[in-house]
Amino acid sequence: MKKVTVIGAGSFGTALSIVLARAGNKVNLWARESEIAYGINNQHRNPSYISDVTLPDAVVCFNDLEKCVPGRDMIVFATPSHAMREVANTVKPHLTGEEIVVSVAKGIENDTFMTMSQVLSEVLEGVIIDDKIGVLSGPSHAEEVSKFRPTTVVATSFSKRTAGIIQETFMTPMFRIYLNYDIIGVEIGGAVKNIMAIAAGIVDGASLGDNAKAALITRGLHEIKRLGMRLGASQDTFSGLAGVGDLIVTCTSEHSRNRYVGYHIGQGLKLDDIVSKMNMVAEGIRTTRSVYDWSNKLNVEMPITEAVYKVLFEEKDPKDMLYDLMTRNPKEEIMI
Ligand SMILES: NC(=O)C1=CN([C@@H]2O[C@H](COP(=O)(O)OP(=O)(O)OC[C@H]3O[C@@H](n4cnc5c(N)ncnc54)[C@H](O)[C@@H]3O)[C@@H](O)[C@H]2O)C=CC1
Ligand SMILES: O=C(CO)COP(=O)(O)O
Repeated sequence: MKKVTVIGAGSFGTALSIVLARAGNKVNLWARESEIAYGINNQHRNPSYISDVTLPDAVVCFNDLEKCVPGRDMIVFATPSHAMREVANTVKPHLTGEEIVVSVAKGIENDTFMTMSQVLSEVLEGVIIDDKIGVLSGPSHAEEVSKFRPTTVVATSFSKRTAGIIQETFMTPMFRIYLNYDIIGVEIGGAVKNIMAIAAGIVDGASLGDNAKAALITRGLHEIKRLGMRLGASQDTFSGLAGVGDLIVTCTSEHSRNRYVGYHIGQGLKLDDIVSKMNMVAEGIRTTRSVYDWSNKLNVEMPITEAVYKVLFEEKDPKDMLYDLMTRNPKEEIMI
């Protein structure tokens, strides 16, 4: 049994708290919103996210970092990626250096092009060594995880020991964890699939058909792999849970926030109108900006990312998106 604090009581932080409690740990959950802490502690429900799920007594929610971070074995960051740097900075003074720190966020920071473990490493430097930082990622929608639907993910870290501790801390019969030591590959897979899910949503929303969707997922995987391998990732990671596994679930699931955004764009709605009606984060929007800029800087060809960027930020007509992709120069299929 470990003492674990989950930072961020959105959908996924809440779902993982339930898993961690089911795995026998003592769980603190930090919520930015005091009404979430009140709802979880008094009604065993999160009033704002996955509110149909009952939380176990073993999850205690706090609104104050000072009360829930000191003296823990593991700190799990489940905030959106754009908030990771700010939140990690506020958590840092409460850490001793003994804790294992885990990111479950899927995004690439704008401008710095850092993955979330890299942001944690930079912010927590001087307190937490890199070998104590890990990542949990894979096909795992909170709506299903919280209801004990069978889910498999990967735990990764530069340290095999740390990855192993994450595996044993989270593992339950309905939440199976494999080890993978390719941290950059796992994080690129988890972040960039969100861009492909927006594209898949556009295909569905604009009724472009199943052939187009299959092509999008397949060529999307190729694109993720191309960026990942340029950054030193292992090709095999993209055939795994953090690669094709997460790509499939996010491009096809009714639960996907990123696919939802794409779907409504495909139906002709404006990005700002879609986002203003959502209370959950669609990470792929910001990550499209990061990856578009990053791929241009690295000279890595990412045509689907470029097409999504133009639809999201340059008001390109989504119906033209597929036409543009279809009429690119003829190519060989396998070119990394
Ligand atoms: N929802 C899911 O099924 C899954 C989500 N993830 C990842 O987990 C991360 C969190 O996602 P969700 O839980 O879905 O988000 P969410 O949209 O359900 O909730 C986000 C939470 O973060 C808080 N938050 C937002 N901005 C903040 C800030 N500046 N400072 C502090 N807290 C802030 C919100 O108050 C809220 O409690 C994302 O990176 C997402 O990609 C990963 C796997 C599955
Ligand atoms: O990462 C996820 C599932 O593994 C969540 O995807 P969405 O943010 O699109 O819902």
